[in-house]
Amino acid sequence: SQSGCSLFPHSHYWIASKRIVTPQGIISVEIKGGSIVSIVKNKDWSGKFKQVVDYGNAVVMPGLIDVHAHLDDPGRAEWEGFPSGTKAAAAGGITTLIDMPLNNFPSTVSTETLKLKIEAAEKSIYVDVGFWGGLVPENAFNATALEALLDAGVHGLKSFMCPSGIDDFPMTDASHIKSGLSVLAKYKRPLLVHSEIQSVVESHLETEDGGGDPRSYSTYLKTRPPSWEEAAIRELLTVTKDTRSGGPAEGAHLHVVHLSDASSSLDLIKEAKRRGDSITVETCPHYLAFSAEEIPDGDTRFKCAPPIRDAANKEKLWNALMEGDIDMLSSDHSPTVPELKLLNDGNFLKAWGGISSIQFVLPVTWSYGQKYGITLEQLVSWWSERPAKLAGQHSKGAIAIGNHADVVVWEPEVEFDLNEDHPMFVKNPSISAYIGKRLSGKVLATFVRGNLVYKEGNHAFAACGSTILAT
Ligand SMILES: NC(=O)N[C@H]1NC(=O)NC1=O
Ligand SMILES: [Zn+2]
Ligand SMILES: [Zn+2]
Repeated sequence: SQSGCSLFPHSHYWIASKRIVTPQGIISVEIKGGSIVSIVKNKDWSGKFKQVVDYGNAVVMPGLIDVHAHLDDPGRAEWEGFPSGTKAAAAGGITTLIDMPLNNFPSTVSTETLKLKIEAAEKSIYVDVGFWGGLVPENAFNATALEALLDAGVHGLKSFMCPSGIDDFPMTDASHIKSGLSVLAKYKRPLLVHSEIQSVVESHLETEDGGGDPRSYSTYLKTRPPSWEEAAIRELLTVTKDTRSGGPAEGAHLHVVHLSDASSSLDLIKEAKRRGDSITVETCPHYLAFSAEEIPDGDTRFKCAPPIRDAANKEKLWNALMEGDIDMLSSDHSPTVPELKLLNDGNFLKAWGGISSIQFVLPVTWSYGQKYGITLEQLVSWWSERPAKLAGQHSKGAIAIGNHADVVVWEPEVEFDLNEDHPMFVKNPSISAYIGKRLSGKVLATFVRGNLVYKEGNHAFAACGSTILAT
């Protein structure tokens, strides 16, 4: 291993455990030069290998791939930044993340701004980091500009159907999206869409403040009803029909980010899948862990968009995930500084919308999924395999020969209280919605391309994650 990149001083070694999550009966994984070079079945294991890290009964899984994180670098590094954000990711078992094109400044919408992103990331990331580019009105009808951005290595594009909250990232409509998809088709890369369309639903909402106490969560909830998600998805489906086989945008793919509404919006997506549209959908741990009923007045740590809805909706989200109607999970880690979360004021209408979560998505998914009987294989599917596919990462997302040695080692049964004393690596720990929760699932070690980048509270000295560019 290069100097300081790894807490384990070997480049050729074996990881052993009784619970390595691959198809069957594996007891040891051989790692050499950053890749998995062999997997050894039970019967062949005789303890004869030299450098063995034996994790006993701990679970060894492919590292998590977070396809939706805002690390806010460059330009708003005080909100998060690559060093702290990727340290937190590593501590949570995430080995790859794809960074969103907004909340950093300038937004990543051109080759020039992508270059700034890459420069900010280089030598300051502890896990592998790729980038989504922004689809905005300014570039949506400019195929040359979009192609240049895709040629420069973004894994796909992201757009908003409602105001993003970021001035230099304006919203797109269906015509922009249709145009973007036609370019993406050639590259076989996805478009990720924040799917909410603002509409006035009831007269008392016309004031936009919902007409209620701004410290009450229900006031905020009413300002972003499920019909916003439904309207956006309805509109998107007029365009995704082009992605069907033989259609004008065959090869393009549309991915609905952070679905909250598990009713009509989800039904529309299911229908589109049945018709053969190339469409997937993610939801996030905060929609699976929390419900509107339990959000205290003034606790703006829970403000996000689309909003966390009621307990019945949460149940439906879990069912959809278990049924396979929701394809994958992502963090939508979208932090800011405590001052903009208005933690003292507690004004839900004015606070920054975004949940800080990146270090805890694995134990959160596992803990809240116990009730539904989730399995380790499902975790791998939702957090590694399918995200890898979405982001075009064919050498990641599974423990398999030839793949990058991106691995998380963790103890599902170990519980911990996530209080202020718990080591947290994000820049602004106080805004995290999970503080105060008791969680199950402790990450022991995280390997990125064979480097042991995190081990029980400590990170490798040097930030040796790679920027990953699409080719
Ligand atoms: N700009 C930004 O990160 N917005 C995110 N925050 C949130 O709660 N939902 C989002 O889309
Ligand atoms: Zn969003
Ligand atoms: Zn987001």
